[in-house]
Amino acid sequence: QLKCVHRGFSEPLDLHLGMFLTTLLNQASPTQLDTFFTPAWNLEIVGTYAQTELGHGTHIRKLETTATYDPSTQEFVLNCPTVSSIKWWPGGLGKTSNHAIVLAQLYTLGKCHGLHAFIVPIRCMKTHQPLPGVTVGDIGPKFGFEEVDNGYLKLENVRIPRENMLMKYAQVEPDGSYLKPPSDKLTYGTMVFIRAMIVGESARALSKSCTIAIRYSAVRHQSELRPGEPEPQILDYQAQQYKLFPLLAAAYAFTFVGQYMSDTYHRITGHINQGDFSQLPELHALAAGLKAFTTWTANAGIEVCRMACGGHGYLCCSGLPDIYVTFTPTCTYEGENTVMMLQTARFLVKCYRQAREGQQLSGTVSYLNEQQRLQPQPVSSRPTVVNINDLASLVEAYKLRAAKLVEVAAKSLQGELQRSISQEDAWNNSSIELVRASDAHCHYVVVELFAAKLSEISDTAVHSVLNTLALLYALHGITLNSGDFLQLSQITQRIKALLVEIRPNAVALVDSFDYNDEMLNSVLGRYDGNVYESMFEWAKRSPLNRTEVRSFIIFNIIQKK
Ligand SMILES: CCCCCCC/C=C/C(=O)SCCNC(=O)CCNC(=O)[C@H](O)C(C)(C)COP(=O)(O)OP(=O)(O)OC[C@H]1O[C@@H](n2cnc3c(N)ncnc32)[C@H](O)[C@@H]1OP(=O)(O)O
Ligand SMILES: Cc1cc2nc3c(=O)[nH]c(=O)nc-3n(C[C@H](O)[C@H](O)[C@H](O)COP(=O)(O)OP(=O)(O)OC[C@H]3O[C@@H](n4cnc5c(N)ncnc54)[C@H](O)[C@@H]3O)c2cc1C
Repeated sequence: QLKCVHRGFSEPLDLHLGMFLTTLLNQASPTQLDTFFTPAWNLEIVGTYAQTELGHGTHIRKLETTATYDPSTQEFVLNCPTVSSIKWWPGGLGKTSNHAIVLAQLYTLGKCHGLHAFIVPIRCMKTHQPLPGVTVGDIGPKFGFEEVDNGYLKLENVRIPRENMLMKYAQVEPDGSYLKPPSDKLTYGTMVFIRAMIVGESARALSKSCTIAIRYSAVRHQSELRPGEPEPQILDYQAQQYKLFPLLAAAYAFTFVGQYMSDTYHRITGHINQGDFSQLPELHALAAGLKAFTTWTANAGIEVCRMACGGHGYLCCSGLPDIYVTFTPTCTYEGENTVMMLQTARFLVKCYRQAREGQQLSGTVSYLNEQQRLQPQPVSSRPTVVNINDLASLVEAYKLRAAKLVEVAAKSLQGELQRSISQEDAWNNSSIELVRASDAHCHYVVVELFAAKLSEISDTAVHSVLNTLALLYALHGITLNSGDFLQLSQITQRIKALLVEIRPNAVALVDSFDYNDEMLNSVLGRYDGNVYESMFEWAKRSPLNRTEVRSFIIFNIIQKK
């Protein structure tokens, strides 16, 4: 309905507007939606939109911003109490938006009810200046993503009406009484949606990079394959094929996974909207794991494609540097990848224990039942034998590997707990196995979905070509993880012991490189560790904050009346 046209930005900020609207649809009550989307609510507001997910970083459950309900005025009072509670990163916040959907700890009648979402006006609709109590600006130059004005936001006693709390699931009554949501995980809903979307982004970024690199490799002639013959296309070199073709196979695989993830998201959220939350844990685990798995692979793959183009890959006009700097933050935002893999592991360990107790599992983890039934001896002791020409056999091998690594992770946890240390320390001491188990689970899901897609293809020629890609993807994955198809536990235990040994000396080891702050030029790597304050001062010096950036935001309100 609205088009934001920003002078000076290379791409419309619809992506963030989309997230804003998705969060509204996810978290606002039906009556609130009616309010928000009527002229009375001044549709232009949405035109300047806001950024969603104003968490700050990973540990959103403990974010410090508070929203305290004042029953005498029926308002919430929002505060960022410390320098580390300043909201950092939300896209569109630095210069553009007039409103933000802010996640804050809800306090009412003296009790904290955890994270809830609030719509907060941050800039005046007429002057576009920050409103009283609001300190907002751009966080400064970044590695890429320059078309987005990621910003910082500090709120000091900012008052908003009670109706600005998004109340689809939880409510605060005018007298301050709190009505709790059917599930406290629903606040996290939008993140699942974007993570599911990012899986498709991985496919797009990787397929674009493969297109550039493979086409160029057919044009580029270089060196001499046989003495006296003309220079061959570099695509004829086996080494070049080994770089690019597995990535081409992965691009196809992720395209199918992206479609599956989108369909699964919409199917399960349909159930959730009917009040059935039973599949939310699997949806979260799948979106978190596949987002991490596909972005890590695609991120590395884009760089392989760039380097496969030689010097010209380093030119901006190759398109590859821009694809890389725009794509690489997907490994961090919407849930840092390692943290996401640990979330998936949390779900897998829970399912493993249920399978051990004889519970019937469904969905992508049903193999854990299968492996329990197959043979009584530990999964991890079974050899993995594959028929290298049969995709079904390779799917079985990936399934067995995933079952093995989930069992290894669960047993590592169990072993730690038997040393009577806390659940949290046991979890931390098993993180390597937990991440590896999630990676193996996601890898199995990708191979399985590739095979499932093939079974839908009736055209023999298309089936034959895609089958070749599927075999290459699966076999290449085995070579990259051959250790997982062999016993590696002793090596892992030794690595973990080494990590513990290095930990107390890690900072001293980097200090001994003896770089001074000027040479490092990094607020994160400062010798004095004074990160947050210096990052805030650095951001305030950003060019976007220095002068009145005369970016005229021209709104085409398609519906003026
Ligand atoms: C292509 C589009 C690009 C657009 C541009 C992108 C711009 C970027 C935007 C952003 O980056 S927005 C900010 C994103 N921030 C995050 O993703 C924060 C990441 N952190 C978290 O999600 C959480 O802190 C955590 C890591 C999940 C941990 O949360 P918490 O401490 O509450 O969890 P646990 O104690 O581990 O588990 C609690 C319980 O809740 C379940 N759960 C957690 N998250 C979800 C979820 N999203 N959906 C459903 N359920 C969730 C979790 O499984 C646990 O369940 P049980 O095991 O206890 O049953
Ligand atoms: C380009 C870009 C755009 C962004 N846009 C937005 C936005 O629009 N809105 C928004 O709210 N945010 C946004 N963000 C912020 C983003 O959501 C966070 O950076 C991301 O969630 C990671 O959190 P963090 O920065 O706190 O990293 P940290 O969690 O501090 O990660 C640092 C390291 O600590 C490790 N670590 C952290 N916790 C654990 C754990 N429990 N176990 C093991 N290791 C752990 C991580 O694996 C990582 O290696 C954006 C970030 C970027 C880069």
